[in-house]
Amino acid sequence: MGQRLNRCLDVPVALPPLRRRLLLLFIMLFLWLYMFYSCAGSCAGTRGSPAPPRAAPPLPQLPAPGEAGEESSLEEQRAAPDAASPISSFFNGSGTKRLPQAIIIGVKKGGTRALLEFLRVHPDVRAVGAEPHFFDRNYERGLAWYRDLMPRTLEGQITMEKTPSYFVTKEAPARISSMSKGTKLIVVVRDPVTRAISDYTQTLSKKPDIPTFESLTFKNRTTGLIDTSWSAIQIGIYAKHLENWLLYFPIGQILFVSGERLISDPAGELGRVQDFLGLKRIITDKHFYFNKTKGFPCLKKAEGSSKPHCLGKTKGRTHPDIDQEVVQRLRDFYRPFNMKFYQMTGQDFGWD
Ligand SMILES: Nc1ncnc2c1ncn2[C@@H]1O[C@H](COP(=O)(O)OS(=O)(=O)O)[C@@H](OP(=O)(O)O)[C@H]1O
Repeated sequence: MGQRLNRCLDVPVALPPLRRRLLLLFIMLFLWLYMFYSCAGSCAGTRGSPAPPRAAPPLPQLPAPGEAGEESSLEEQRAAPDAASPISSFFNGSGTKRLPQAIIIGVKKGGTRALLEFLRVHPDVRAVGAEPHFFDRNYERGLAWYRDLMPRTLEGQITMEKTPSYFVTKEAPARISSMSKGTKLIVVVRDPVTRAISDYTQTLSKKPDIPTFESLTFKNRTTGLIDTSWSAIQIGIYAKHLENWLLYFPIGQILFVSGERLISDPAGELGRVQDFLGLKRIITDKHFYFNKTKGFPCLKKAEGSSKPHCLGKTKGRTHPDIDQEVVQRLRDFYRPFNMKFYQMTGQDFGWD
């Protein structure tokens, strides 16, 4: 074995036997250390705190189209690797999988992916790339399954996930509270009319044969009665959904991020989020640039990459033209709910 190594590594045979043996010892030690660290990322669950048993396959199901927030595109997953990537596993191999201390609970089409991707730039934030949908669709799989999805974190790092459908899931507040009363909650909200059109645009991209936005908006177009059972409309009644969360969480434990300001001033909104999470303000305007082609702010460098990164094609779609009368009718419909929401949150989002 020693001779074979000698040949492979081209060790000069003229080396005195003792030095040759020392060199071989050093090489073997190096190989052993390399194997140890490579294994740490995937085997660390067997060390330190006991790993939860795997009762079910670890990957969450993809959300049904038009039903809930969509998964991040593969493009986004590649640009911002989670702890499962070999590089981050290497550095985080000694970390522990923890349940999230902070969750982006909504709203669908509010800008939740942008917020999570921007937050992941922070060295003290580790997040799951895909949407786990634990508190709505996968709750029966148990907390051990949920924790197993999480990236490994070191002391002081925050574990996060985002699943926008939680905000409108009746059972979610009680379930999150029973996991931990102290969970910090973040809601990215956006003008409910634009949000509804964005939601419809997403469904349309998957099912081009659906009826028009205008016809789905009304129960009866002649009477002008809005169909509040249509999820695209329902999700935007923020005040109603928030009431459900306030039964379990104090308002101070929920941060409301403006989806509009996340586009016009990402660093400003990220500053508020970092303060809320108790993080040092590391993400600043230096991290962003406005990409004219995309029409959105993008990252100068994504997490784990040195290249500029914009969100994928499914973020920032062109919306279809909607009849302005219908838009106005929807504005009138949402106004009282928006006012109530401003009152509850103490923030005027300027949608009216
Ligand atoms: N920086 C940046 N880049 C691209 N897109 C951005 C960005 N910031 C916010 N947004 C807005 O995010 C909207 C999608 O929201 P979500 O990520 O919450 O959607 S989802 O619920 O996860 O499907 C998406 O909605 P649409 O424009 O309707 O596609 C964007 O307007």
